[in-house]
Amino acid sequence: MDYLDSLNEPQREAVTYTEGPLMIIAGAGSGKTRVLTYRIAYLMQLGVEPFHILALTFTNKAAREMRQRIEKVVGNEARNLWMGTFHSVFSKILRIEAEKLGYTSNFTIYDTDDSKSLIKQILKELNLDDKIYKPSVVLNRISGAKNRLISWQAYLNNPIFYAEDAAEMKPEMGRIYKTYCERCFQANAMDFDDLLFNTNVLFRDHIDVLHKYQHKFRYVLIDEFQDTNLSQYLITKKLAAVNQNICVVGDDAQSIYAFRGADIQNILNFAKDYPDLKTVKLEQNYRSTKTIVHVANKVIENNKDQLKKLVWTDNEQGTHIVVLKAATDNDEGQQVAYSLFEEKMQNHYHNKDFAILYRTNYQSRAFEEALRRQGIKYKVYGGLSFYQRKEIKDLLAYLRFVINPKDEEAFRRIINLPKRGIGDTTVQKIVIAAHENNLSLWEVVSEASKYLGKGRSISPIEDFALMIKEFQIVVEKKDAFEATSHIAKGSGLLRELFEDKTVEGRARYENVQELLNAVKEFVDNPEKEDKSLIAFLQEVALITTADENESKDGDDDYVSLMTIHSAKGLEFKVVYIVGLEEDLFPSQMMLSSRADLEEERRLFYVAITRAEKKLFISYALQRYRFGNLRMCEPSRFIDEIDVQYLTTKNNRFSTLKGEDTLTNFGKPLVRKADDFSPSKPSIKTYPLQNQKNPQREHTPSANFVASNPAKLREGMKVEHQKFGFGRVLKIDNQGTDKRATILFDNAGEKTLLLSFAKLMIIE
Ligand SMILES: Nc1ncnc2c1ncn2[C@@H]1O[C@H](COP(=O)(O)OP(=O)(O)OP(=O)(O)O)[C@@H](O)[C@H]1O
Ligand SMILES: [Mg+2]
Repeated sequence: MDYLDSLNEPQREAVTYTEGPLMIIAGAGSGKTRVLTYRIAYLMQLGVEPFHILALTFTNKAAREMRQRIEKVVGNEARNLWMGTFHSVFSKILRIEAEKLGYTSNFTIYDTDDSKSLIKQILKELNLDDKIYKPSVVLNRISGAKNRLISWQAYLNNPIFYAEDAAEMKPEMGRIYKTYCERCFQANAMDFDDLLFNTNVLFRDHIDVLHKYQHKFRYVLIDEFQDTNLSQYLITKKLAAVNQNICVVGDDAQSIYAFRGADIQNILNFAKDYPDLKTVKLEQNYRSTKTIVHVANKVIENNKDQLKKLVWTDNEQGTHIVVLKAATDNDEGQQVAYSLFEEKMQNHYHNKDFAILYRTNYQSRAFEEALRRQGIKYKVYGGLSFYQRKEIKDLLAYLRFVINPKDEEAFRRIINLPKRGIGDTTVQKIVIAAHENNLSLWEVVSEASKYLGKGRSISPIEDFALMIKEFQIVVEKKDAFEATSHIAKGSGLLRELFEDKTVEGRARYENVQELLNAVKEFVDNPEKEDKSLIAFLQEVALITTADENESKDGDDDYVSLMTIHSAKGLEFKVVYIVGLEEDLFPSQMMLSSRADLEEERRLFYVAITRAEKKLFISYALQRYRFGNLRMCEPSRFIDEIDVQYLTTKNNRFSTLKGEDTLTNFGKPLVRKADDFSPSKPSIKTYPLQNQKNPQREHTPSANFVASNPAKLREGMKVEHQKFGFGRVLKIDNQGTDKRATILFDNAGEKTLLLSFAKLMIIE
């Protein structure tokens, strides 16, 4: 057990204290995840069978990494651990126990799109206005209720729950919730929240099943405990009730999912629920430099709601935090890419040592473009993911429907795809017939002539039904790969994409081929015992954004671009936190209360603490948001960084007034009070309560050419919203007809009419 020597005293204590409840709430980078990993290895070496251990992580990726590390210590046996996200572990259990809840084991897992589409359908049927009942808002309410274990029956029976919706002029929310649940059930489908909700129901109503799993999971371990919601908490509480061998690790300062129902109270309740609780403190940070640890500590001190804890490190002092000040969002992209390249060269870092972290997904564009220009490989996590692309969802819908012919959302997607002459009116007829006869859509379709009469529209439906039945036979007999290829071809989907010779069409065709590759890989993987299509679909349904973009080509040296939320638990040598502007980070949506602002600050804390060696922070003075150029103000969070550890840096792209030049790179720079002028915000100017969103849609600034074409001269460097950076070659004509010929770095030569051009003068 050499690995015990690689742990400090409290870490070792936590690893070897195996019996009884244990809680470790400690700061970032203090080795919580490491403790959890070694604890599992230790248990196995003590002789605990892997299938008696349940380990819950926040992403599948984290589970995979943990399993690999444990494998290094205990060998292949680690494969038999029950390890994964709450959703993946409990969906497996639900498949085994589905019949107890009235589902069958081939139930579909609805993703957010499916749920929204079903809600839209229900709104239409109930004749409700989707402007008042916005589908995404309705889904949030339903999700919130489920995560607090409020069933639709409870919701309808208790004014405490519906009063708020009623006050917001949404009195029908309960009816929508009820119908939504009924329709999911009829479709033999569960949404993400159902996976947890139904597990709770299963353990509540079937004591024998609960007993079975209580005895199965003798040891329960949870990473990132601060982000569990009530539903998750109760599941683990029930499972651990007999053996009481539950170990949770987390950091209240990193709780960033309150908006999804995560509840910091779980940490406080834990001590109450387990009077014999042992707590271990970890205070030494092994990840980051002294500078980074200090800065992170100072930032989080601004939060009132936090458990006091000490974090220190023995690591080197490290370099200052560098602030990059950019003129525009594109300039920010360039500065970051340029700085990243410089760091890489100076320190012999690899691409994979870098991460660019942002508040929201759409911010990735400017960095992608700039990195591409620099020839630096990168991967974007999240955003519109592979599995959310239309052509992929279409094929997956076929697979889902063949496996679970009650799946209404899949049915609606594929019934007339590729076009087979089954129009909306016919689909509506099918829906009505199904409702009237209390049948699923598939039951109507598979006996079309019986329920729909013998009109002309019948024959394509009968063909469709025959095709699906044939697919079902193939799925029974073949593995996931053969079945998927057969369905891709047999449905006509592949042919339709193949025949589309446009660039987009070809890309779509290649995407479908890529999906087939993924299925092949799944089938060829010796670790997968079950090679059926059901098993494959189950995996796909539970892929989280942080799991995607795993390198398939074996080359994993790329810069990671991701939201801070998906960076949780990860670490990188150099981190860029970008877009540090008021209304962006902290996000405008999160400024209405102190609690929300504190959640944003925790997010900032998570971002800072991902960095090992060096941290950069950037912001832009102007940014296109929602199609408008807006002035930005530096984030209040920049002010919370201890100035003695701060350096500002500007490079050749910015020539705004009073700028520092490259020469003071690396030297500490004491910021003057108006350093971030023109209108540096102070916290006082932002009343947190009832703040009206300050409207920042400025008219174009002085530098913005469309408002002042007279300023533009030949030789000037400019930036265009679409074409990027360029230099003015020539100016012709006068007045409103004045035009400039510009040579853009990437878009080539263009002549633009200045009174319309979205141009900015850079220098
Ligand atoms: N005793 C130790 N000796 C050397 N390195 C350690 C030790 N403990 C932890 N580390 C290293 O420190 C880094 C942070 O550890 P880990 O990821 O487990 O921290 P964490 O508390 O889970 O952080 P986070 O809160 O961000 O999830 C890892 O690279 C880990 O290998
Ligand atoms: Mg961790």
